[in-house]
Amino acid sequence: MSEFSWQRAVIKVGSALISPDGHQCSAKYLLAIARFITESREQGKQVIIVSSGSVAAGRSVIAHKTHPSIAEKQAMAAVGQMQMMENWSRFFDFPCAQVLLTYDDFHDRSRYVNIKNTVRELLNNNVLPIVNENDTTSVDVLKVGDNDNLAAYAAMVAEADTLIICSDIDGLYDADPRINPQAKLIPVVNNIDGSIYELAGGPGSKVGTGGMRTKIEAADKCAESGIQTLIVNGSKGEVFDALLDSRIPGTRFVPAKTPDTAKEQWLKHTLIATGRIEVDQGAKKALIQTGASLLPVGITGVEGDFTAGDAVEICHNNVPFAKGVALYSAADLNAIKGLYSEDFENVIGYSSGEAAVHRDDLALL
Ligand SMILES: Nc1ncnc2c1ncn2[C@@H]1O[C@H](COP(=O)(O)OP(=O)(O)O)[C@@H](O)[C@H]1O
Ligand SMILES: N[C@@H](CCC(=O)OP(=O)(O)O)C(=O)O
Repeated sequence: MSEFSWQRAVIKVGSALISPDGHQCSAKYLLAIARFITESREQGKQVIIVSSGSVAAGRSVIAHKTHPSIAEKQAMAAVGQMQMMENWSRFFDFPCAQVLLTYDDFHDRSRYVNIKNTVRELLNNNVLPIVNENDTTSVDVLKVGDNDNLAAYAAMVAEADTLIICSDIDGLYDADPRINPQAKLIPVVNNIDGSIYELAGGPGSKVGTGGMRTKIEAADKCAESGIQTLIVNGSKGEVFDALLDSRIPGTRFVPAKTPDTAKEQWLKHTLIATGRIEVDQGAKKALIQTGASLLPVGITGVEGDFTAGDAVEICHNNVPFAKGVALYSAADLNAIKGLYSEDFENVIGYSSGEAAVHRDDLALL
């Protein structure tokens, strides 16, 4: 078992632990997790919970056919969220705070900063934040969609050093152990590449959402941001004894040595690009080697229908190498590509400055 240390952790608890029978909230596995959280806090550590289970917890209250509709699931989440919060709070004699977030909250820079400030204030006041996706308002494209990735965003926004994903399996195996009983546990992952993603299968229970793939995605985001991720089996009490003893009874994903800044994390992981800008070799070199802003003179093509303020991928030979916030719309960039700033007024009737994407709003991939 490898050793680890941490100071501020996001602990993600999956639906399989909140609602093991799949249709109501259970306390069965929460006692050991709650004890771990309480003892960690007594050691001066800070914890944020990301808890799934609202849909499963509310399932028995909302009438539905075998496959509930989106509205039925949202109604289940609205009911189940109350039960899930109640279930957690009875284990703690300090206050808990409900934090319901959507993808849009992470995507919008000012909302992102507001989440950061709120979480900091809650932690400063010894309150335990309990985060879930706001399932009632978020559907499909507006959703993070799974709580593993939500937990990674939460870890970034909270500036945590550790993400602990508690699932119903001991960690990452070299194959889905429910399908292949010979599968072996992988204790440490130093580098998350395609071969690691290939190991991942889907969810193991009726209530799980993303399976191992979304856990690897979460670990990948966190690693780039300098955050270590552990996947452990939250249904085994002894796992938490080991964690309290600084041992890892599961899989540890080692974080990058030169992590991204907070702004780079936000640009890379939470913004969805709505367009693509193709640039020439000189512009690519300037962005990568000298840390320059992207100027329209180096742009050779524009794809998509974005407006100023939208995120775009910056590509050379169609391969994305950076992401940033465009200062001009797609139509205007198309008109001024290949030109210097003195020509912008003549061509589009205004100028928002010489850069198409400013260095401060650009991250290399
Ligand atoms: N390579 C793998 N290693 C471990 N578990 C895997 C793997 N591939 C798929 N799984 C499945 O992922 C499941 C955990 O994901 P999921 O059901 O979404 O749980 P949670 O509700 O905790 O998010 C496990 O029960 C297991 O069946
Ligand atoms: N927001 C949903 C979370 C769904 C989800 O990601 O579940 P899981 O794969 O168990 O973490 C809920 O509370 O039911």
